[in-house]
Amino acid sequence: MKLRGLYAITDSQLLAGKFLAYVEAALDGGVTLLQYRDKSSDEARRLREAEKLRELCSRYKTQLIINDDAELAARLGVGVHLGQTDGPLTPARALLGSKAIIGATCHSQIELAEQAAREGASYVAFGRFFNSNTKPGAPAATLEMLAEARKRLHLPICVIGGVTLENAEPLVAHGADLLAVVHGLFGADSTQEVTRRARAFNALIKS
Ligand SMILES: Cc1ncc(COP(=O)(O)OP(=O)(O)O)c(N)n1
Ligand SMILES: Cc1ncsc1CCOP(=O)(O)O
Ligand SMILES: [Mg+2]
Repeated sequence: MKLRGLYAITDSQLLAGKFLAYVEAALDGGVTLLQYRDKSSDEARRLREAEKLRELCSRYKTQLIINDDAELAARLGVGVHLGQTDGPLTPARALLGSKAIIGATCHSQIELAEQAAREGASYVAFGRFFNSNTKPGAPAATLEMLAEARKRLHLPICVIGGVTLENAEPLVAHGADLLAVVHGLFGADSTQEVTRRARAFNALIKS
């Protein structure tokens, strides 16, 4: 499957009280990858929510990715996204198998992406490209770096950090395959607006 389109990422605070309704609204609009991102240490809740998302994703034929936690991903039989301090890629690939989607955070460093490719990543993620409410301290990346990465890498490229419908177009023009979005999607004030935004992101990247 070609990894291209909207990559929706959940946020436990932002989605409090409307978690499944907003996720389903996004899936309804079309989501290529859905990442379950919960930075709490409540393992029981993480398992419960991830299981619900797996069920929802299978209904919408969307691939579920677990942030940070290769063990939980293995338990559920889904993909994982690993940052530079979330454990090495090679054992994660061995654990999850050759078909699993495994993503790697590369900040703004093409060398990290080349290494991730050698270690079996399915896609590489660069960012943050804009100011991010969700992760304000994430290292900054530029469009020039993205264009260079596009020339040098053969894996799908994901972009993240403050991505919105208003600013996503240049990212696509400079080589992005996956638009990873938290606030720009789930910061909407209704489920209808989440679905509308998901459709609009897809129109941007798939046209
Ligand atoms: C698609 C995507 N890209 C980057 C990240 C950031 O991962 P990481 O640097 O490990 O930071 P946390 O998200 O774990 O706080 C991501 N989660 N997803
Ligand atoms: C997890 C992460 N890594 C870099 S920026 C970011 C947050 C993305 O969230 P938002 O789309 O709200 O900026
Ligand atoms: Mg992480």
